[in-house]
Order: sequence, then C-alpha cells, then structure tokens
Amino acid sequence: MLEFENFIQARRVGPVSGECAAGRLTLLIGPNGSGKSSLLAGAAGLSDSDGKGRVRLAGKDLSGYSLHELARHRAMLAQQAVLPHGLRGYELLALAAEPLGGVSEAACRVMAELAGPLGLNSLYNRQLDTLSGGEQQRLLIAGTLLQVDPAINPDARLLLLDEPLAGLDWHHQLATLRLLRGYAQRGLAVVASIHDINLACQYADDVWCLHKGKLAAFGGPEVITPQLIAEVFEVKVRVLEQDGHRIMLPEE
Ligand SMILES: Nc1ncnc2c1ncn2[C@@H]1O[C@H](COP(=O)(O)OP(=O)(O)OP(=O)(O)O)[C@@H](O)[C@H]1O
Repeated sequence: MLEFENFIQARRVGPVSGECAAGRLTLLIGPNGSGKSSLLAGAAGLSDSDGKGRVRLAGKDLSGYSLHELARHRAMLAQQAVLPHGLRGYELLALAAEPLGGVSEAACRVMAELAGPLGLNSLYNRQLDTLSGGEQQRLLIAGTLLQVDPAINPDARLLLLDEPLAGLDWHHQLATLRLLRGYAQRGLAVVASIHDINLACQYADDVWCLHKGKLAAFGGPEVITPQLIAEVFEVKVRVLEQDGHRIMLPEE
C-alpha cells in the first residue's frame, strides 16, 4: 500500500526501501534523530525524496496526487501539531470533518465511537488552550482518525501518526494502540512512530527500526532482540517471558 523506493532526505533519512502493507499496523522505532519523523513526512507527501527516490501510495507516485486527493487518501498526526487558537474541542473535530463534507450524521457516529476510548466527552466544550497536553493530544488523535474512518471516507488508505502516545497516560496509550490496530483491521495501512519498545513488541504487526537514517531491522516484533536494542539504542536489556509475551527490561 505504502511503498518507499530508495527514499532519501539528505542528512535526515535514507536510502530506505520497503512496504507498509494495508491491513497492518507498522510501528517505527529508533533513537532520537534516527529519521522516523522524516520518513513519516515523506509518506504523507509533505516532503519529496532527494535523487531518484520514490514514495508510492496504492501503486501511484505520491507526487501524482493533488492536495485534495491526498487529503482524502491519508491523514497525518504531526509530532508537534499546532492547535488552532480560540477553538473548542468540538470545533477542532468539525474542522477535521470539513474535507469529508462536514459534521454529517455518520461523522457524529464516528465521533461518538471515538469518544469512549479517547475520553472525549468532557473535552468537547472546553477551549483548546485550557486543556492539558494529553487532553489536547487525545482530541488531535480523534481528528486524525476521523479523517480516514472508512465509515465516512471510502477513499481512505493510509493513517500516519508521529508519536501519537506522547503525553498520554497509560490507559489512553493502550486505548490509542487498540484503535490503531482496529483501523488497520478495517483495511488501512497504519504507520506510527513510538518510543516504548515493549508496546511496539506487543501491538505491532510489523516493526521498522531506524538507526542513523537507515533501516536497521524490519519484520514482525520478533526482530526486536536484545542485540538490536544494544546496537541501536546502546541500552542493555534482558528479556522476560510471560504468557507468551516478551518484556524487555533495561539492566542497571
Ligand atoms: N528541518 C531540518 N533541517 C535539518 N535537519 C533536520 C531537520 N529536521 C530534522 N533534521 C535532522 O534529521 C535527522 C532525523 O530527524 P527526525 O526528526 O526525522 O528524527 P526522529 O527519529 O523523528 O527523532 P525523534 O525521536 O527525536 O522525534 C536528525 O538528525 C535531525 O536533526
């Protein structure tokens, strides 16, 4: 669904080649500065590849999509999303629904479905600038999911999120990962960057581990090994096994 072919941005990332498949949750891991945001920006069509690199979505080069088409085919949550000033929570979601024809009955149903897991009901009437960081993030996640919800957007193909768990408490981190998995199961290619290695092991269908701009490893969660963590993150871990789950525990 989302294909990178020798994607390069000088001194940031690449060359990277690989495919993030439809129906799968791909989690990007890697140290600070390893290129995760740069890769996501390229996937969103927000930055071009240098040289002969290409990014294709549903078989078509991203440069061949108009801005309007891109807005319907993919949504992206940026790492440091800027909140429009002076709005209330429900107005942010109404803005997100605008390219899909506004706040239709179907859009309201999607918002109602997201409200439980993301804890939105108490946030709708609040001014955005009075919300805590995590509360703002939950609304921004909801707005991003709304844009590519298959119930209101049949053109949706790709959901991109740069550190969606940043600032979220544990309950909402898990709720967000379950939602992302659900959107993947509904046919989207879902790609998100994440810093929690254990959550990546637990929730990813596929993992891409970036190191100094290159793919150090990719595949199922089993590619995350103590050796990889030592090489890429310079952290020594030991592995605990519990009920079929692997937990990486940093050693003192
Ligand atoms: N606008 C820019 N101009 C020049 N270099 C940049 C720019 N943005 C990012 N970089 C550099 O590109 C590299 C990759 O940055 P990127 O933001 O993609 O990393 P990241 O893996 O998302 O990091 P983090 O986990 O800290 O968010 C870093 O070395 C960074 O300093």
